[in-house]
Amino acid sequence: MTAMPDYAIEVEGLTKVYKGSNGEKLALDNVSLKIPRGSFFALLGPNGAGKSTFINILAGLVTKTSGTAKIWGNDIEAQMRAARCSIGIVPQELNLDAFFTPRQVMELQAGLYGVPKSERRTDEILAAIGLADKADSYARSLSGGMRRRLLVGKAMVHTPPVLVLDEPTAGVDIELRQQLWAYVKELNKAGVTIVLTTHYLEEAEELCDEIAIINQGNVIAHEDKRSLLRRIDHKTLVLTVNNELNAVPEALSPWGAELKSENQIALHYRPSNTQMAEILEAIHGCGLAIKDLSTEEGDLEDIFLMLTRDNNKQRAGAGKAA
Ligand SMILES: Nc1ncnc2c1ncn2[C@@H]1O[C@H](COP(=O)(O)OP(=O)(O)OP(=O)(O)O)[C@@H](O)[C@H]1O
Repeated sequence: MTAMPDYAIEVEGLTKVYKGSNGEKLALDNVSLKIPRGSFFALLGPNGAGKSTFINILAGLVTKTSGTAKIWGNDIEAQMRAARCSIGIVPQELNLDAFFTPRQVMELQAGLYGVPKSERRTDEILAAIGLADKADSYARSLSGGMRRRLLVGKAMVHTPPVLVLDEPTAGVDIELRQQLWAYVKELNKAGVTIVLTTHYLEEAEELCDEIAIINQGNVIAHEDKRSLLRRIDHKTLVLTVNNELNAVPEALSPWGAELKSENQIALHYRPSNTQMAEILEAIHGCGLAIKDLSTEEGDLEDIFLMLTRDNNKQRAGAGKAA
């Protein structure tokens, strides 16, 4: 029996330059990333950051310019077959043939991967993704959410140890999202490494245990979710006052005060360097009578915005200095 690798995906110095008629575009800039076996991993980044390029290189759809990538210990070039068999990819686009039924889609894919008939799990997978009763309906009659789940099933026909989902819930309604996640969570519990890209940061916050943030082709953070969230140093204080306001008092501007309604103000502060007494004193000094107050914690979205904003500033600064 071969030993299991420590890392489901191991990428070293991965670089991709697209060459086109408009010149060159550096989409991945010397990216090194190790995704531990068994993890539920989120790869986050703003539009155009390089996430799809990264995934498409792993899928064999885009050719890397330089660097190395291994899937389940198999180099994507030197051990291409083994690498491909180790990964299932759920693409962004709902690219299903309208005249195939879910059963046919699964059987065809199993055939492509050379899964012997006796080892196929078509019915089991269709049941797990909630499509047992649609097994023989044309794909064109399936809803967007059902098609998305069928793509997840299709990616699992060869029982890969690594499953990559590229924006899997875009346009999927909440209930179906929950169903999809329930299945993906089960897979993860059973040992499948899950790599997820998503624009819904709360989804990454809820599901994933490790997070990497990519910006303009660079990995700018890679941490355990908890330690990443610990970096958040941002809170919002929402005040309801008895006064009627038509503008924010000047004395509250140090906390980026915003008027939410005629008797509600939001203040933003960094808990690490702010004394609540100082804020309350300023409020009192403006003659405001507090009726109610609440605080809101920062979340992954705040940290994501902070890190990508800082990184963009640094890059702009470095560009000017050069
Ligand atoms: N085939 C291509 N030719 C030229 N440039 C490309 C090509 N594909 C992607 N790019 C560029 O490479 C950069 C990274 O694109 P990529 O699609 O990997 O980003 P992404 O993070 O997946 O974005 P999104 O979240 O919008 O899908 C972008 O600037 C994009 O315009």
